[in-house]
Amino acid sequence: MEMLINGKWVGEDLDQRDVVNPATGETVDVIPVGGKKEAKEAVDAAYAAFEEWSARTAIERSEILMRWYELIKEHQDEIAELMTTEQGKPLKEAKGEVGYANSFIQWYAEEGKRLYGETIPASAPNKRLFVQRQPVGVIAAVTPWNFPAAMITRKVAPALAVGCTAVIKPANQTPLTALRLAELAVEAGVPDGVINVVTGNSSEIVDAWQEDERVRKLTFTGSTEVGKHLMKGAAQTMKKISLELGGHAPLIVMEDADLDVAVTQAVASKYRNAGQTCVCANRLYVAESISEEFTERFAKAVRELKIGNGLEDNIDIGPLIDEDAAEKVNEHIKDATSKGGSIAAGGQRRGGLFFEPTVISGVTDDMLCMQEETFGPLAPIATFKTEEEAIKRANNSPYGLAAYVFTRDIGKAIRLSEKLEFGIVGINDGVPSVAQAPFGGWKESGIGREGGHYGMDEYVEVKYISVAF
Ligand SMILES: NC(=O)C1=CN([C@@H]2O[C@H](COP(=O)(O)OP(=O)(O)OC[C@H]3O[C@@H](n4cnc5c(N)ncnc54)[C@H](OP(=O)(O)O)[C@@H]3O)[C@@H](O)[C@H]2O)C=CC1
Ligand SMILES: O=C(O)CCCC(=O)O
Repeated sequence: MEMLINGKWVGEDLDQRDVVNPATGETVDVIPVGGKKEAKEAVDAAYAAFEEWSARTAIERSEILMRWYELIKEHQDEIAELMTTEQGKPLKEAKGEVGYANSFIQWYAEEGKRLYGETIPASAPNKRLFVQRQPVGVIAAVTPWNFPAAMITRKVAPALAVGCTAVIKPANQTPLTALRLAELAVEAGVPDGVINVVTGNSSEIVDAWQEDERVRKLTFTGSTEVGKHLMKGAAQTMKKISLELGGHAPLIVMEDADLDVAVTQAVASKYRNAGQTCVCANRLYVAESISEEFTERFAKAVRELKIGNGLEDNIDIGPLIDEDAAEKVNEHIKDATSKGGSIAAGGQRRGGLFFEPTVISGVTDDMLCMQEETFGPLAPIATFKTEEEAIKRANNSPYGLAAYVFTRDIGKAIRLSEKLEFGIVGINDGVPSVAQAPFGGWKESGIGREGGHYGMDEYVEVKYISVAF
């Protein structure tokens, strides 16, 4: 597929790069390897389109976004299949992601109409003070491979709704879903230059955007390492930034938890997208008195998960994205078992990039899997004795994206949710993400929020106007 710059599909004449199906190793398609030149052309187009797009009424922009939403809904199955083919996640999850991605477009098509300002009482009788919220201008979105649709729409829908224009660099491993969404945006009537998608050499493309003062906002989802690098780069032209980075989510099961709920939700949280989600439960802390029963029931549920090519029926666990990802899971398992952890389910790599969903019990905090994100289908289970201990160990991490607590005691639920140093806390809920709520991390998990009215603030500048008469 070609890339989209200023409403035109371009790049056929450039070097091409394979997009590979991680389930089969087969090439699905090729994409152009764009660089500095294409990055600049995309900004030229987005900058030129900004004046007209931002001058439209919010209702006009909303109508176009709603047409985009309808088209994605119509093509949901086809987009999901494309996503599974390039990313590997089971088709049912891919369909779920297309619906989730589309919910951001629908929600921001509405919310864009409510970009309210403010009047402030003045200090003099002949003055009036107003506050307006205006679009920042051109925004650059850099997105990862794990959610090829939702990470685009969660950024681009609020940006477009308030009048910004966008240049997007999707992950090279999963660009086809992004390009298909852009194609439907054009069909929906998004004007030339308002959405541009550039594929190719990531650092060259993004460096060009970083140096370009016309790009006023950088929004990124991906690793903390790249996020830190981009934060430094954005300082060159003092761009606004949002960073959605790594997580290392603790999932705490208290003694009084409803174990049916805890097991089902822990499986949903941990094994979604084969564990390749930044809000996936990454370390389980279970009250000592119930740990045996929980581990037995959890491991039984995990053994029932079906591994395979996501396009086949009833698959729960698809392949990992690449060799490095599979190797990291292997390394974490080896490290945990060498330090005394016991495998309660799975533990083996199958052929290709498939890895058995794995549970390890008897885990201690010195193991690698308790210190860094596995980003794969491994659930390490540690035990704790007191509530204070669970909170302390959960907070003992540079990451602060999501945390989960299972308890039937409302007092404990409130205490824990207030003491956990995380941007998202799921109480008896392993899958809390929705379009209308703020998603984002504390500490090294990032800066800024996506989703809800918070997500819209990331794309506006506040202007204070003082009128004397
Ligand atoms: N928070 C999250 O949701 C995610 C977290 N991760 C974490 O990161 C680990 C590594 O995954 P990975 O895919 O390598 O994540 P990266 O952070 O490397 O990639 C995310 C995006 O950033 C781009 N990118 C990479 N390097 C640069 C650079 N120097 N300048 C500009 N853009 C860049 C990538 O482009 P391209 O791929 O085209 O090179 C991709 O579009 C995972 O194992 C996981 O721990 C990964 C993905 C999502
Ligand atoms: O950053 C991620 O890993 C994708 C977001 C998943 C979600 O929205 O729940």
